[in-house]
Amino acid sequence: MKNNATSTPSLSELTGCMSDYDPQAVPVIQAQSIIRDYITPIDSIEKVAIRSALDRVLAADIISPINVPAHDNSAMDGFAFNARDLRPDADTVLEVIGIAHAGRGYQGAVGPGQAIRIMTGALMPDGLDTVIPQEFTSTANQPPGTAVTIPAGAVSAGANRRLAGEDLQAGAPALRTGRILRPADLGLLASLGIAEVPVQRRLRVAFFSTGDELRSVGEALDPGCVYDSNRYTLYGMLHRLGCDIIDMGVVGDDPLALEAAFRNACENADAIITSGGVSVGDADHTKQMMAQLGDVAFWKIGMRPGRPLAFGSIASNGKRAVFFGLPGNPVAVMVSFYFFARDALLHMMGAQAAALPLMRVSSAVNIRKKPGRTEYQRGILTQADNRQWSVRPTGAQGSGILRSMVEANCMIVLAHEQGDVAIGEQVEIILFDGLV
Ligand SMILES: Nc1nc2c(c(=O)[nH]1)N[C@H]1C(S)=C(S)[C@@H](COP(=O)(O)OP(=O)(O)OC[C@H]3O[C@@H](n4cnc5c(N)ncnc54)[C@H](O)[C@@H]3O)O[C@H]1N2
Ligand code: MOO
Repeated sequence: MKNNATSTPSLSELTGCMSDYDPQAVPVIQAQSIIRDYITPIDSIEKVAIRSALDRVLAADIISPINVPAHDNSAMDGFAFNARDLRPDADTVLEVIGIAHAGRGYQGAVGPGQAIRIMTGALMPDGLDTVIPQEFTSTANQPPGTAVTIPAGAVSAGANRRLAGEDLQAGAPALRTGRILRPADLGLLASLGIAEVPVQRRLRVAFFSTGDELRSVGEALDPGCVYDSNRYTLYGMLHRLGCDIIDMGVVGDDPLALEAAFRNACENADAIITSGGVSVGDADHTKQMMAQLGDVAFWKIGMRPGRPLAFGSIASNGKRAVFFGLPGNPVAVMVSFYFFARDALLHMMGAQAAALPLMRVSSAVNIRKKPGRTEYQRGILTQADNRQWSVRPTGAQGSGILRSMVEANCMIVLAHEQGDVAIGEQVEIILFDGLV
Protein backbone atom coordinates (compact mmCIF):
# COMPACT_ATOMS: atom_id res chain seq x y z
CA MET A 1 0.00 0.00 0.00
CA LYS A 2 1.46 3.38 -0.96
CA ASN A 3 1.15 6.42 1.23
CA ASN A 4 -1.73 7.81 -0.76
CA ALA A 5 -5.20 6.50 -1.39
CA THR A 6 -5.02 3.78 -4.04
CA SER A 7 -7.43 1.12 -5.17
CA THR A 8 -5.89 -1.85 -3.37
CA PRO A 9 -8.30 -4.60 -2.35
CA SER A 10 -10.08 -4.08 0.96
CA LEU A 11 -9.67 -6.60 3.76
CA SER A 12 -13.22 -7.86 3.23
CA GLU A 13 -12.44 -8.40 -0.46
CA LEU A 14 -9.32 -10.34 0.50
CA THR A 15 -10.97 -12.45 3.17
CA GLY A 16 -14.39 -12.80 1.49
CA CYS A 17 -13.20 -15.62 -0.72
CA MET A 18 -11.67 -17.57 2.20
CA SER A 19 -14.16 -20.20 3.35
CA ASP A 20 -12.20 -20.75 6.58
CA TYR A 21 -11.76 -17.10 7.58
CA ASP A 22 -12.85 -16.44 11.16
CA PRO A 23 -11.56 -13.20 12.72
CA GLN A 24 -11.95 -14.80 16.15
CA ALA A 25 -9.60 -17.69 15.29
CA VAL A 26 -7.04 -16.77 12.66
CA PRO A 27 -4.11 -19.18 12.26
CA VAL A 28 -0.71 -17.46 12.10
CA ILE A 29 -0.12 -18.57 8.52
CA GLN A 30 -3.48 -17.20 7.34
CA ALA A 31 -2.90 -13.83 9.04
CA GLN A 32 0.58 -13.60 7.49
CA SER A 33 -0.81 -14.34 4.06
CA ILE A 34 -3.68 -11.80 4.32
CA ILE A 35 -1.18 -9.16 5.44
CA ARG A 36 1.14 -10.02 2.58
CA ASP A 37 -1.66 -9.76 0.01
CA TYR A 38 -2.86 -6.43 1.40
CA ILE A 39 0.35 -4.42 1.23
CA THR A 40 2.36 -3.14 -1.70
CA PRO A 41 5.94 -1.88 -1.74
CA ILE A 42 6.68 1.82 -1.75
CA ASP A 43 8.52 2.83 -4.89
CA SER A 44 10.53 5.94 -4.22
CA ILE A 45 14.18 5.82 -5.12
CA GLU A 46 17.11 7.93 -4.02
CA LYS A 47 20.82 7.72 -4.81
CA VAL A 48 23.23 7.44 -1.92
CA ALA A 49 26.98 7.04 -1.48
CA ILE A 50 27.92 3.42 -0.83
CA ARG A 51 28.62 3.84 2.88
CA SER A 52 25.15 5.34 3.36
CA ALA A 53 23.69 2.36 1.52
CA LEU A 54 24.43 -0.04 4.39
CA ASP A 55 21.21 -1.83 5.45
CA ARG A 56 19.23 -0.01 2.73
CA VAL A 57 17.17 -1.77 0.06
CA LEU A 58 18.80 -1.75 -3.35
CA ALA A 59 16.37 -0.31 -5.91
CA ALA A 60 17.92 -1.59 -9.16
CA ASP A 61 20.10 -4.46 -10.34
CA ILE A 62 23.80 -3.59 -10.29
CA ILE A 63 25.57 -4.81 -13.41
CA SER A 64 29.31 -5.13 -13.16
CA PRO A 65 31.00 -2.52 -15.38
CA ILE A 66 34.37 -4.34 -15.23
CA ASN A 67 35.94 -7.73 -14.86
CA VAL A 68 36.89 -8.55 -11.26
CA PRO A 69 39.76 -9.09 -11.07
CA ALA A 70 40.48 -6.86 -14.03
CA HIS A 71 43.56 -8.91 -15.11
CA ASP A 72 45.11 -12.31 -14.54
CA ASN A 73 47.24 -12.02 -11.40
CA SER A 74 49.20 -14.08 -8.94
CA ALA A 75 47.53 -15.61 -5.88
CA MET A 76 50.88 -16.22 -4.14
CA ASP A 77 54.30 -14.71 -3.51
CA GLY A 78 56.60 -16.90 -5.57
CA PHE A 79 57.80 -17.41 -9.14
CA ALA A 80 55.72 -17.15 -12.33
CA PHE A 81 56.58 -19.18 -15.41
CA ASN A 82 55.03 -20.99 -18.37
CA ALA A 83 53.96 -24.53 -17.49
CA ARG A 84 55.35 -25.75 -20.81
CA ASP A 85 58.80 -25.37 -19.22
CA LEU A 86 58.06 -27.89 -16.44
CA ARG A 87 59.98 -31.15 -16.77
CA PRO A 88 57.58 -34.00 -16.09
CA ASP A 89 59.82 -36.27 -14.00
CA ALA A 90 62.65 -34.09 -12.78
CA ASP A 91 63.34 -30.78 -11.08
CA THR A 92 63.00 -27.75 -13.38
CA VAL A 93 65.57 -24.98 -13.18
CA LEU A 94 64.53 -21.62 -14.61
CA GLU A 95 66.42 -18.36 -14.99
CA VAL A 96 64.86 -15.54 -12.91
CA ILE A 97 64.98 -12.40 -15.04
CA GLY A 98 62.89 -9.85 -13.13
CA ILE A 99 60.33 -9.06 -10.49
CA ALA A 100 56.62 -8.15 -10.57
CA HIS A 101 54.99 -6.31 -7.63
CA ALA A 102 51.24 -5.74 -7.09
CA GLY A 103 50.42 -2.53 -8.95
CA ARG A 104 53.83 -2.52 -10.65
CA GLY A 105 53.94 -5.30 -13.21
CA TYR A 106 56.95 -6.73 -15.04
CA GLN A 107 57.32 -4.89 -18.36
CA GLY A 108 59.62 -7.06 -20.46
CA ALA A 109 59.08 -10.34 -22.31
CA VAL A 110 59.68 -13.64 -20.57
CA GLY A 111 61.07 -16.34 -22.81
CA PRO A 112 61.30 -20.14 -22.64
CA GLY A 113 63.30 -21.36 -19.66
CA GLN A 114 62.76 -18.09 -17.82
CA ALA A 115 60.73 -17.09 -14.76
CA ILE A 116 60.06 -13.95 -12.79
CA ARG A 117 59.79 -13.37 -9.10
CA ILE A 118 56.15 -12.36 -8.46
CA MET A 119 54.15 -10.98 -5.53
CA THR A 120 50.55 -11.74 -4.59
CA GLY A 121 48.23 -9.58 -6.69
CA ALA A 122 50.86 -8.69 -9.30
CA LEU A 123 49.80 -8.91 -12.96
CA MET A 124 50.78 -12.17 -14.66
CA PRO A 125 53.24 -11.17 -17.43
CA ASP A 126 52.18 -12.14 -20.98
CA GLY A 127 52.79 -15.77 -21.75
CA LEU A 128 53.10 -16.95 -18.13
CA ASP A 129 50.34 -19.12 -16.67
CA THR A 130 51.63 -20.74 -13.46
CA VAL A 131 52.97 -19.60 -10.10
CA ILE A 132 54.89 -21.67 -7.57
CA PRO A 133 54.83 -20.37 -3.98
CA GLN A 134 58.31 -19.38 -2.92
CA GLU A 135 58.36 -21.83 0.01
CA PHE A 136 58.22 -24.76 -2.43
CA THR A 137 61.36 -23.63 -4.27
CA SER A 138 64.97 -23.80 -3.22
CA THR A 139 65.99 -20.29 -4.21
CA ALA A 140 63.39 -18.13 -2.50
CA ASN A 141 64.49 -14.58 -1.75
CA GLN A 142 67.38 -14.76 -4.19
CA PRO A 143 67.90 -11.60 -6.26
CA PRO A 144 66.76 -11.60 -9.90
CA GLY A 145 69.37 -12.99 -12.25
CA THR A 146 69.76 -16.21 -10.34
CA ALA A 147 67.94 -19.44 -10.96
CA VAL A 148 64.91 -20.98 -9.30
CA THR A 149 64.54 -24.72 -8.83
CA ILE A 150 61.01 -26.13 -9.03
CA PRO A 151 60.92 -29.63 -7.56
CA ALA A 152 59.32 -32.29 -9.78
CA GLY A 153 55.55 -32.51 -9.24
CA ALA A 154 55.48 -29.48 -6.89
CA VAL A 155 52.98 -27.51 -8.94
CA SER A 156 50.47 -28.18 -11.72
CA ALA A 157 49.93 -26.10 -14.84
CA GLY A 158 47.79 -22.98 -14.24
CA ALA A 159 48.09 -23.15 -10.45
CA ASN A 160 48.07 -20.12 -8.11
CA ARG A 161 46.84 -17.72 -10.74
CA ARG A 162 43.60 -15.70 -10.44
CA LEU A 163 41.95 -15.24 -13.81
CA ALA A 164 40.48 -11.97 -15.04
CA GLY A 165 36.73 -11.97 -14.36
CA GLU A 166 36.78 -15.12 -12.21
CA ASP A 167 35.06 -13.26 -9.37
CA LEU A 168 32.68 -11.31 -11.59
CA GLN A 169 32.55 -10.80 -15.36
CA ALA A 170 31.87 -7.40 -16.91
CA GLY A 171 28.14 -7.29 -17.79
CA ALA A 172 27.13 -9.88 -15.19
CA PRO A 173 24.63 -8.98 -12.43
CA ALA A 174 26.55 -8.22 -9.25
CA LEU A 175 23.65 -7.41 -6.92
CA ARG A 176 19.92 -7.80 -7.43
CA THR A 177 17.22 -5.25 -6.76
CA GLY A 178 15.52 -5.72 -3.39
CA ARG A 179 18.68 -6.79 -1.64
CA ILE A 180 19.30 -5.36 1.82
CA LEU A 181 22.89 -4.23 1.51
CA ARG A 182 25.36 -5.86 3.89
CA PRO A 183 29.03 -5.04 4.53
CA ALA A 184 30.16 -7.48 1.82
CA ASP A 185 27.88 -5.75 -0.69
CA LEU A 186 29.44 -2.36 0.06
CA GLY A 187 32.84 -3.93 -0.53
CA LEU A 188 31.69 -5.49 -3.79
CA LEU A 189 30.31 -2.15 -5.00
CA ALA A 190 33.62 -0.51 -4.15
CA SER A 191 35.51 -3.28 -5.98
CA LEU A 192 33.51 -2.35 -9.09
CA GLY A 193 34.41 1.33 -8.71
CA ILE A 194 30.75 2.26 -8.07
CA ALA A 195 30.44 5.30 -5.80
CA GLU A 196 26.65 5.68 -5.55
CA VAL A 197 23.73 3.29 -5.69
CA PRO A 198 19.96 3.66 -6.02
CA VAL A 199 18.10 2.60 -2.87
CA GLN A 200 14.48 2.79 -1.79
CA ARG A 201 13.80 5.72 0.49
CA ARG A 202 13.47 4.72 4.12
CA LEU A 203 10.04 3.56 5.19
CA ARG A 204 8.40 6.07 7.54
CA VAL A 205 6.83 4.35 10.51
CA ALA A 206 4.90 6.24 13.19
CA PHE A 207 4.21 4.57 16.50
CA PHE A 208 2.57 5.32 19.78
CA SER A 209 1.53 3.52 22.94
CA THR A 210 -2.04 3.63 24.20
CA GLY A 211 -3.29 3.35 27.75
CA ASP A 212 -4.06 5.68 30.63
CA GLU A 213 -1.87 3.59 32.92
CA LEU A 214 1.30 4.33 30.97
CA ARG A 215 3.97 6.68 32.19
CA SER A 216 6.96 7.75 30.18
CA VAL A 217 10.51 7.37 31.44
CA GLY A 218 11.28 10.45 33.53
CA GLU A 219 7.75 10.74 34.91
CA ALA A 220 6.72 9.65 38.41
CA LEU A 221 5.20 6.18 38.54
CA ASP A 222 1.74 6.86 39.99
CA PRO A 223 -0.06 4.02 41.80
CA GLY A 224 -1.39 1.44 39.36
CA CYS A 225 0.76 2.76 36.52
CA VAL A 226 3.58 1.16 34.52
CA TYR A 227 6.41 2.64 32.57
CA ASP A 228 5.91 2.54 28.82
CA SER A 229 8.47 0.01 27.61
CA ASN A 230 6.83 -0.83 24.28
CA ARG A 231 7.93 2.39 22.64
CA TYR A 232 11.50 1.42 23.38
CA THR A 233 11.32 -2.15 22.14
CA LEU A 234 9.45 -0.89 19.05
CA TYR A 235 12.07 1.80 18.55
CA GLY A 236 14.81 -0.83 18.68
CA MET A 237 13.10 -3.22 16.29
CA LEU A 238 12.18 -0.48 13.80
CA HIS A 239 15.65 1.00 13.98
CA ARG A 240 17.18 -2.40 13.22
CA LEU A 241 14.93 -2.62 10.14
CA GLY A 242 16.26 0.72 8.91
CA CYS A 243 12.98 2.63 9.19
CA ASP A 244 12.54 6.38 9.62
CA ILE A 245 10.92 6.46 13.02
CA ILE A 246 8.25 8.89 14.20
CA ASP A 247 7.77 8.41 17.95
CA MET A 248 4.39 9.89 18.89
CA GLY A 249 4.61 9.12 22.59
CA VAL A 250 1.76 7.88 24.77
CA VAL A 251 -1.84 8.53 23.80
CA GLY A 252 -4.45 8.10 26.53
CA ASP A 253 -7.66 6.11 26.23
CA ASP A 254 -9.56 9.07 24.82
CA PRO A 255 -11.33 8.65 21.48
CA LEU A 256 -10.67 12.21 20.31
CA ALA A 257 -6.98 12.07 21.22
CA LEU A 258 -6.69 8.69 19.53
CA GLU A 259 -8.37 9.90 16.35
CA ALA A 260 -6.10 12.96 16.22
CA ALA A 261 -3.04 10.73 16.71
CA PHE A 262 -4.15 8.33 13.98
CA ARG A 263 -4.81 11.15 11.51
CA ASN A 264 -1.49 12.78 12.27
CA ALA A 265 0.38 9.45 11.95
CA CYS A 266 -1.41 8.59 8.73
CA GLU A 267 -0.59 11.91 7.11
CA ASN A 268 3.11 11.57 7.91
CA ALA A 269 3.94 7.89 7.68
CA ASP A 270 3.72 4.85 5.44
CA ALA A 271 2.84 2.62 8.37
CA ILE A 272 1.46 3.10 11.87
CA ILE A 273 2.17 0.80 14.78
CA THR A 274 0.37 1.08 18.08
CA SER A 275 0.51 -1.06 21.16
CA GLY A 276 -2.32 -1.77 23.56
CA GLY A 277 -6.06 -1.41 23.35
CA VAL A 278 -6.74 -4.22 20.87
CA SER A 279 -8.18 -6.77 23.27
CA VAL A 280 -11.84 -6.94 24.25
CA GLY A 281 -11.61 -4.44 27.14
CA ASP A 282 -11.35 -0.91 25.86
CA ALA A 283 -11.30 -1.65 22.20
CA ASP A 284 -14.86 -0.70 21.37
CA HIS A 285 -14.32 3.01 20.95
CA THR A 286 -11.10 2.29 19.08
CA LYS A 287 -12.93 -0.08 16.78
CA GLN A 288 -15.66 2.45 16.08
CA MET A 289 -13.20 5.21 15.32
CA MET A 290 -11.17 2.94 13.06
CA ALA A 291 -14.24 1.88 11.17
CA GLN A 292 -14.65 5.55 10.27
CA LEU A 293 -11.01 6.21 9.48
CA GLY A 294 -10.05 3.05 7.71
CA ASP A 295 -10.26 -0.56 6.84
CA VAL A 296 -9.24 -2.49 9.95
CA ALA A 297 -9.84 -6.05 11.10
CA PHE A 298 -9.60 -7.04 14.75
CA TRP A 299 -8.29 -10.55 14.92
CA LYS A 300 -7.78 -13.19 17.55
CA ILE A 301 -4.77 -15.09 16.29
CA GLY A 302 -4.19 -18.74 17.11
CA MET A 303 -0.90 -18.03 18.83
CA ARG A 304 0.70 -17.30 22.15
CA PRO A 305 1.73 -14.71 23.05
CA GLY A 306 0.17 -12.05 20.83
CA ARG A 307 -3.40 -13.26 20.52
CA PRO A 308 -5.19 -9.97 19.74
CA LEU A 309 -4.03 -8.10 16.63
CA ALA A 310 -5.60 -5.29 14.64
CA PHE A 311 -4.52 -4.96 11.03
CA GLY A 312 -5.54 -2.88 8.05
CA SER A 313 -5.11 0.68 6.89
CA ILE A 314 -6.11 4.17 8.02
CA ALA A 315 -6.90 7.07 5.68
CA SER A 316 -6.89 10.78 6.38
CA ASN A 317 -6.82 13.73 4.00
CA GLY A 318 -6.17 11.54 0.97
CA LYS A 319 -3.23 9.77 2.64
CA ARG A 320 -3.36 6.10 3.55
CA ALA A 321 -1.08 4.17 5.88
CA VAL A 322 -0.86 0.51 6.79
CA PHE A 323 -1.84 -0.08 10.39
CA PHE A 324 -0.71 -2.65 12.94
CA GLY A 325 -2.44 -2.54 16.31
CA LEU A 326 -0.21 -4.77 18.42
CA PRO A 327 -1.24 -6.11 21.82
CA GLY A 328 -0.07 -4.15 24.84
CA ASN A 329 1.71 -6.89 26.78
CA PRO A 330 5.46 -6.25 26.45
CA VAL A 331 6.37 -9.69 25.10
CA ALA A 332 3.27 -9.91 22.91
CA VAL A 333 4.18 -6.62 21.23
CA MET A 334 7.61 -7.96 20.29
CA VAL A 335 6.40 -11.36 19.12
CA SER A 336 3.62 -9.79 17.01
CA PHE A 337 6.11 -7.35 15.56
CA TYR A 338 8.62 -10.08 14.65
CA PHE A 339 6.09 -12.47 13.13
CA PHE A 340 3.63 -10.07 11.43
CA ALA A 341 4.87 -6.49 11.17
CA ARG A 342 8.51 -7.20 10.38
CA ASP A 343 7.89 -9.15 7.21
CA ALA A 344 5.20 -6.70 6.08
CA LEU A 345 7.47 -3.69 6.61
CA LEU A 346 10.30 -5.39 4.73
CA HIS A 347 7.89 -6.04 1.87
CA MET A 348 6.78 -2.38 1.91
CA MET A 349 10.45 -1.36 1.75
CA GLY A 350 10.81 -3.36 -1.45
CA ALA A 351 13.14 -5.85 0.21
CA GLN A 352 13.41 -9.36 -1.20
CA ALA A 353 14.18 -10.81 2.21
CA ALA A 354 14.38 -14.55 2.67
CA ALA A 355 12.27 -16.08 5.43
CA LEU A 356 14.10 -16.26 8.74
CA PRO A 357 15.90 -19.60 8.96
CA LEU A 358 14.41 -22.13 11.36
CA MET A 359 17.04 -24.38 12.96
CA ARG A 360 16.19 -27.72 14.50
CA VAL A 361 17.80 -28.50 17.84
CA SER A 362 17.01 -30.89 20.64
CA SER A 363 14.91 -29.74 23.59
CA ALA A 364 16.73 -29.95 26.93
CA VAL A 365 13.45 -30.27 28.82
CA ASN A 366 9.83 -31.37 28.44
CA ILE A 367 7.69 -28.51 27.12
CA ARG A 368 3.91 -28.26 27.59
CA LYS A 369 2.13 -27.22 24.40
CA LYS A 370 -1.52 -27.33 23.33
CA PRO A 371 -2.21 -28.19 19.70
CA GLY A 372 -4.28 -25.60 17.81
CA ARG A 373 -2.10 -22.53 18.27
CA THR A 374 1.43 -21.48 17.38
CA GLU A 375 3.60 -20.81 20.40
CA TYR A 376 6.64 -18.59 20.42
CA GLN A 377 8.50 -19.50 23.59
CA ARG A 378 11.55 -17.58 24.68
CA GLY A 379 14.47 -19.98 24.52
CA ILE A 380 18.07 -20.25 25.64
CA LEU A 381 20.23 -22.14 23.17
CA THR A 382 23.39 -23.59 24.73
CA GLN A 383 26.23 -25.84 23.62
CA ALA A 384 27.22 -28.74 25.85
CA ASP A 385 30.80 -29.98 26.42
CA ASN A 386 30.20 -32.57 23.69
CA ARG A 387 29.47 -29.64 21.31
CA GLN A 388 25.79 -30.61 20.93
CA TRP A 389 23.33 -27.71 20.92
CA SER A 390 20.10 -27.84 22.90
CA VAL A 391 17.43 -25.34 23.85
CA ARG A 392 15.27 -24.79 26.90
CA PRO A 393 12.57 -22.21 27.60
CA THR A 394 13.60 -19.30 29.81
CA GLY A 395 11.03 -20.27 32.43
CA ALA A 396 7.62 -18.67 32.99
CA GLN A 397 6.27 -17.59 29.61
CA GLY A 398 3.81 -14.88 30.70
CA SER A 399 3.39 -12.25 28.01
CA GLY A 400 4.21 -9.45 30.44
CA ILE A 401 7.62 -10.88 31.42
CA LEU A 402 9.96 -8.74 29.35
CA ARG A 403 12.96 -10.03 31.31
CA SER A 404 12.42 -13.38 29.61
CA MET A 405 13.03 -11.75 26.22
CA VAL A 406 16.26 -10.30 27.56
CA GLU A 407 17.44 -13.68 28.87
CA ALA A 408 16.51 -15.48 25.65
CA ASN A 409 18.84 -15.79 22.68
CA CYS A 410 16.23 -17.41 20.43
CA MET A 411 12.54 -18.09 19.98
CA ILE A 412 11.32 -21.66 20.15
CA VAL A 413 8.63 -21.94 17.46
CA LEU A 414 6.10 -24.62 18.30
CA ALA A 415 3.87 -25.14 15.27
CA HIS A 416 0.05 -24.94 15.23
CA GLU A 417 -0.57 -28.69 15.38
CA GLN A 418 2.33 -29.55 17.70
CA GLY A 419 1.50 -31.03 21.12
CA ASP A 420 3.74 -31.51 24.16
CA VAL A 421 7.47 -31.76 23.45
CA ALA A 422 9.44 -34.51 25.16
CA ILE A 423 12.99 -34.00 26.39
CA GLY A 424 15.42 -34.77 23.55
CA GLU A 425 12.81 -34.12 20.83
CA GLN A 426 13.77 -31.76 18.01
CA VAL A 427 12.19 -28.30 18.06
CA GLU A 428 12.48 -25.37 15.68
CA ILE A 429 14.16 -22.18 16.82
CA ILE A 430 14.88 -18.75 15.34
CA LEU A 431 18.05 -17.09 16.60
CA PHE A 432 17.85 -13.46 17.69
CA ASP A 433 21.37 -12.47 16.64
CA GLY A 434 23.77 -13.40 13.92
CA LEU A 435 26.68 -11.88 12.04
CA VAL A 436 25.84 -8.27 11.35
N1 LIG B 1 -11.18 -10.97 28.56
C1 LIG B 1 -10.05 -10.98 27.86
N2 LIG B 1 -9.01 -10.30 28.32
C2 LIG B 1 -7.85 -10.31 27.64
C3 LIG B 1 -7.74 -11.04 26.44
C4 LIG B 1 -8.86 -11.72 25.95
O1 LIG B 1 -8.82 -12.35 24.88
N3 LIG B 1 -9.99 -11.65 26.68
N4 LIG B 1 -6.52 -11.08 25.82
C5 LIG B 1 -5.37 -10.91 26.64
C6 LIG B 1 -4.19 -10.82 25.87
S1 LIG B 1 -3.63 -12.24 25.15
C7 LIG B 1 -3.49 -9.67 25.74
S2 LIG B 1 -2.01 -9.63 24.91
C8 LIG B 1 -3.93 -8.41 26.29
C9 LIG B 1 -3.86 -7.39 25.18
O2 LIG B 1 -4.64 -6.35 25.47
P1 LIG B 1 -4.48 -4.94 24.84
O3 LIG B 1 -3.77 -4.96 23.55
O4 LIG B 1 -5.81 -4.34 24.85
O5 LIG B 1 -3.47 -4.25 25.82
P2 LIG B 1 -3.74 -3.48 27.15
O6 LIG B 1 -4.92 -4.02 27.84
O7 LIG B 1 -3.69 -2.05 26.85
O8 LIG B 1 -2.43 -3.89 27.94
C10 LIG B 1 -2.13 -5.21 28.29
C11 LIG B 1 -1.03 -5.19 29.36
O9 LIG B 1 0.13 -4.65 28.83
C12 LIG B 1 0.53 -3.49 29.54
N5 LIG B 1 1.01 -2.49 28.59
C13 LIG B 1 0.26 -1.94 27.64
N6 LIG B 1 1.01 -1.04 26.95
C14 LIG B 1 2.23 -1.05 27.50
C15 LIG B 1 3.42 -0.34 27.25
N7 LIG B 1 3.48 0.56 26.26
N8 LIG B 1 4.51 -0.59 27.99
C16 LIG B 1 4.45 -1.50 29.01
N9 LIG B 1 3.33 -2.21 29.30
C17 LIG B 1 2.24 -1.98 28.58
C18 LIG B 1 -0.70 -3.02 30.24
O10 LIG B 1 -0.45 -2.24 31.35
C19 LIG B 1 -1.40 -4.33 30.56
O11 LIG B 1 -0.83 -4.90 31.69
O12 LIG B 1 -5.23 -8.52 26.78
C20 LIG B 1 -5.47 -9.71 27.56
N10 LIG B 1 -6.76 -9.63 28.14
O1 MOO C 1 -1.00 -11.51 23.41
MO1 MOO C 1 -1.33 -12.01 24.88
O2 MOO C 1 -0.89 -13.05 26.05
O3 MOO C 1 -1.16 -13.47 23.97
O4 MOO C 1 0.03 -11.37 25.56
